[in-house]
Amino acid sequence: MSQFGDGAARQVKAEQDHVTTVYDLLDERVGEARRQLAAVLRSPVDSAGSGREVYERDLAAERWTAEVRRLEAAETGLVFGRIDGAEGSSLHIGRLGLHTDGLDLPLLVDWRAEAARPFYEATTLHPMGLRRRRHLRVDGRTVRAVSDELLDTSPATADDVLDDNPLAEVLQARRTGRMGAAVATLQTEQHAIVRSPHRGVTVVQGGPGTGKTVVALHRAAYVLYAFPRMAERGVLVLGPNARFLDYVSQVLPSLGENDVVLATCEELAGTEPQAVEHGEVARLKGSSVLAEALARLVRGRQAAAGDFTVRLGQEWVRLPERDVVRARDGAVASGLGHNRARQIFKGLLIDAVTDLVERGAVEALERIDAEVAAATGLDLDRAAAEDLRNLGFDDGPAAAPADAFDADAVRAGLLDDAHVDLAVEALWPRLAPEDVVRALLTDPAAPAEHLAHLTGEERALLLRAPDAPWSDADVPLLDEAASLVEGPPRRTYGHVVVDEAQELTGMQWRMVVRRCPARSMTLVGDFAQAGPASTARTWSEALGPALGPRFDLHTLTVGYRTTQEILETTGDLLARIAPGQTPSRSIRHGEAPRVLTARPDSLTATLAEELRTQTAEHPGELLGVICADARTDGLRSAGITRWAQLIPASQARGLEFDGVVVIDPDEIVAARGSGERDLYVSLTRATKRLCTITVRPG
Ligand SMILES: Nc1ncnc2c1ncn2[C@@H]1O[C@H](COP(=O)(O)OP(=O)(O)OP(=O)(O)O)[C@@H](O)[C@H]1O
Repeated sequence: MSQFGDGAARQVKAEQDHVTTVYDLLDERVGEARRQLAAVLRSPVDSAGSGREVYERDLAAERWTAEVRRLEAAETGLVFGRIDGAEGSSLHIGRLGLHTDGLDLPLLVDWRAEAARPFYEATTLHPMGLRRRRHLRVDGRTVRAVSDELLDTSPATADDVLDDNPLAEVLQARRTGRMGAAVATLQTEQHAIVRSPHRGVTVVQGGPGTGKTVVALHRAAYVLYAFPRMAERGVLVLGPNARFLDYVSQVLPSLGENDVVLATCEELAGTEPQAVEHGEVARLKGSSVLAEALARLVRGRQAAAGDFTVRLGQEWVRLPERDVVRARDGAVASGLGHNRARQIFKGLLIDAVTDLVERGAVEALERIDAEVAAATGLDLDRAAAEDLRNLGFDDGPAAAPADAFDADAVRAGLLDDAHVDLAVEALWPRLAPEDVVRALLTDPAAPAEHLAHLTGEERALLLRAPDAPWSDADVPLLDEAASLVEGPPRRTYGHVVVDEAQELTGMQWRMVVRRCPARSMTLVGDFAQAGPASTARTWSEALGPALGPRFDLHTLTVGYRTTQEILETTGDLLARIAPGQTPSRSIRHGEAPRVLTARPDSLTATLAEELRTQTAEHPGELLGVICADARTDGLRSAGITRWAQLIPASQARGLEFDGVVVIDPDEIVAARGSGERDLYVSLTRATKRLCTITVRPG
């Protein structure tokens, strides 16, 4: 409660008046956008109208639809803050900017605008000209409360409501299973990254719950607002799996950004894997040395040897290897994907054949002329010209016979000739990405040739049966092969955000870079949470091969999810899996984590009892049970999902719950190469309560 009780009520009332005015303006803008949309949709496009007219109308309709969606998305939490300058000015901060012609100052300032910066960055040490920062708690369109922070040294007045910290309130709220926007409470260290002017690669690291995902998503929204050229080319958010993407899917739309593409690496490649690769195989397939092997393999299919022989009419024409090599080098120099470069190769070969034939024709005619002249003393060319003159053609079609050779016709004929294509195929076969990957991984000779620096054992691990289904670790190989064969991906982005970036393998980084030619990226992650396929332990190691050595590194240090009590119990584990990493400190406190023990045959009953108790004591809270992947089916059939979400440890990254029960830590540790890190992830998902059930025989 404020020390000025009535003052608080007065302030709430005053804010309500402003908020109502802002919503009225929003309604007006939505109404106007809807009217524009309806008018565009109604506008007659002449049936004889040009395609361009239709195109422009569709474009306008798309624009107005997006505007309606943007404005409507701002409905919830439209106004959340206000800043008051020491000189008496005041600005309200919200999800978007709203201006009226009649007023000099905006009614509402977009949180991303420069004018909103002090709302996030001003401190008592650096008040940035502010006297006061105010947070508004608004339910629907009703202002419930306000709370102020005084930033300069002026004394509090009856108009200042010095109340609870708004962040504490947000954090205490129950989890919903979906991440929400944190735009009203972005903290200074987070905000600085979100608003960074850096357009290259920004890396954000930090322990579990330090707000890396929050930063990544708000950064995407900021880029769309502040860097229009990047925004035009699109923003991509990459996440580790569909469950995670679903968890964060509401954040950007709630910030009015609907055009961001959310995807996993598999979705990006357009290949759905049918199997999951484990251990050493996953690690080997993730290494970017496989990219070189694939490139060498494709290169080996590009006229590696031999001459070129084609049948032309009744004759065989043979191009010597020297000409083939020249055509190959020309095609390779085009820098196109293998299949398109094949067209260049074919064209150059055909040019060479045409030249050869033309030279042959000229030589043959000259030889005949010479022979006839020698035998008869007659100059055939001159005789032909005389004949023509006698017929009344002065200088008409008296072309020399060599000029009669129609090179274009010969070239066109060769291009269409199936035999020619077959001969080209033998030297430079068309390839499908799948064939390239299969060629590398199914023929024992291929790894030996292209991955000579691997040990025999490693090469043996890579071998697969020709009809084996594609695995998750094969997807980046297929994508790499597609880029070699078909050229770079058609869809690229102006900015890419990668969450759980520690998970990406060298091959996956290459996929990402291919889709972001400008190399403008925000990457967030934590190596202490790395899964089994990532081998790097530093950002330079992880990013160096695909992105080079330059990136902007930030570290978040304050935990907003996990309580300090939980973080302390994971301290030893963290020291083992990430020696040297400074544990983050949490602003949350709660009950000490509990450990229960169960026998294998009593585990389900113990877990059910725990969940029943938690549900009764904390109704409406979101509970998660995290277990080794292999145990998920058993617990699901035991009906655990009645009380809690059941999460395989391999998919727990990034998620959060009010209460978490971790089943059999030893089993989680033993399940995968990254077992201890999986356990660390599992233990750091709760905002309030953590219970661990260890399983002991007998
Ligand atoms: N500034 C903030 N305001 C409100 N909530 C916040 C803020 N920063 C973080 N949070 C909340 O803290 C929790 C953890 O944030 P987030 O998931 O972004 O952390 P993370 O660093 O990505 O965690 P992990 O490493 O486990 O994936 C979320 O509930 C998030 O909404």
